[in-house]
Amino acid sequence: MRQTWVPVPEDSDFPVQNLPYGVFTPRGSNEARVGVAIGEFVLDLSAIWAGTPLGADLATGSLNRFMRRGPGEWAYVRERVTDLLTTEGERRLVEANLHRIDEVRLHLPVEVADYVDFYASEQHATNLGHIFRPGGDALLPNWKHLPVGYHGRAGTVVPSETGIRRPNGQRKGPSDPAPVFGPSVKLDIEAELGFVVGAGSTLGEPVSVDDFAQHVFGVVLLNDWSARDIQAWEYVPLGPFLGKSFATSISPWVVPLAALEAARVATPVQDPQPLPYLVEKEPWGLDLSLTVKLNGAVVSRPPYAGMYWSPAQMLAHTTANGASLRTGDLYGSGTISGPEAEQRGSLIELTWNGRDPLTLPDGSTRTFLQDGDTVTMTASAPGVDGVRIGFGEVTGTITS
Ligand SMILES: O=C(O)/C=C/C(=O)CC(=O)CC(=O)O
Ligand SMILES: [Ca+2]
Ligand SMILES: [Mg+2]
Repeated sequence: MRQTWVPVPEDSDFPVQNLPYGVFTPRGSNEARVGVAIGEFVLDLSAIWAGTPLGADLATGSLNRFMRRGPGEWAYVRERVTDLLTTEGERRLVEANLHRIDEVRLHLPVEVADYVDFYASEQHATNLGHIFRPGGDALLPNWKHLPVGYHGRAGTVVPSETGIRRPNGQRKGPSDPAPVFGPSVKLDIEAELGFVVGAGSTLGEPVSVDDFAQHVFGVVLLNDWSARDIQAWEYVPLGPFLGKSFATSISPWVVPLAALEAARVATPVQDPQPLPYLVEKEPWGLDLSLTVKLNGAVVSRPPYAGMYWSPAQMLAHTTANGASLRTGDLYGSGTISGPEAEQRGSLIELTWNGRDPLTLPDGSTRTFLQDGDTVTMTASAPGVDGVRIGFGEVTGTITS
């Protein structure tokens, strides 16, 4: 079992088996740089590699330049940081460059290139089908043949703790005579994982489902804020537009794929068998469990392991037509919902479109979000050596 000399609290999200990457500015500095979380500290990697080309790529305000170096370099840096933290040889250099996480500013970790959001949970797709298209088949005919997705708005991916302004938009209920314009009255959350592309690909050359780890650098928590009233009126037939483009929050720490080896599981049995370009040799389902809190109270625990489509299949599908990847591309898994009522990853499901309000511990009830509400998501996965891999958190408060 790997042991670090850095004191790591027992319940920490960031044991030495994790080593997630983030971008931070130390107290008293104006210069953002790349670091790795260990226990309650962040190690300044730009200082460890100071004076080298790699160090220059780490002394910037996003992970992009480091990620662009590719999987060989990701493995090298992870191995070297593990050595630094688990052996005494360069302890003094390391100690001089550890900062307490609660004393630094954390930033959006990635300069987001393109943003895509999928729809990979069968339970979520079934629930939304019942709610948005009552009377018809809940799953549309394509759903089990391809991972359904849409292109979102990269420029409105925001770091955790960014205040979320309630969006204005058009809405029209089924019995309203005409649409009205105004603040959304059905502001919702979506608990998702986000996959960060580190290494791009060539235009015209699809990425094989087996090459997932050659391109995807790591995983973040993602809250795809959604205005259900705007969405329900606008989305036919081209899909979500303004109902989801006003803000998407991600966590500050990117957990590298290498930290999730022990969490890999097969996806549920896929029936019908997908077309050959979507059949993966190695499983990329993930045994990961999320927790969603509303004003501090747990309202859901969505399990990732039941997601129908794996992130490797989503990536292969994204490029199946020859579309290329860029460093910084981000794609969401889609809302994660399990089979149990308390495993649903959105309020529209938890309250069944407002029919069954939630009661919070303070006695208040919620259908959708009110101004001042704070939503926080966390997650855990099994790590090697029997440790727990955490993701930090993604949080946001509705400002009005
Ligand atoms: O089924 C619909 O009409 C709508 C689906 C969604 O809102 C889900 C979405 O954005 C993708 C996801 O997060 O699963
Ligand atoms: Ca979504
Ligand atoms: Mg969004």
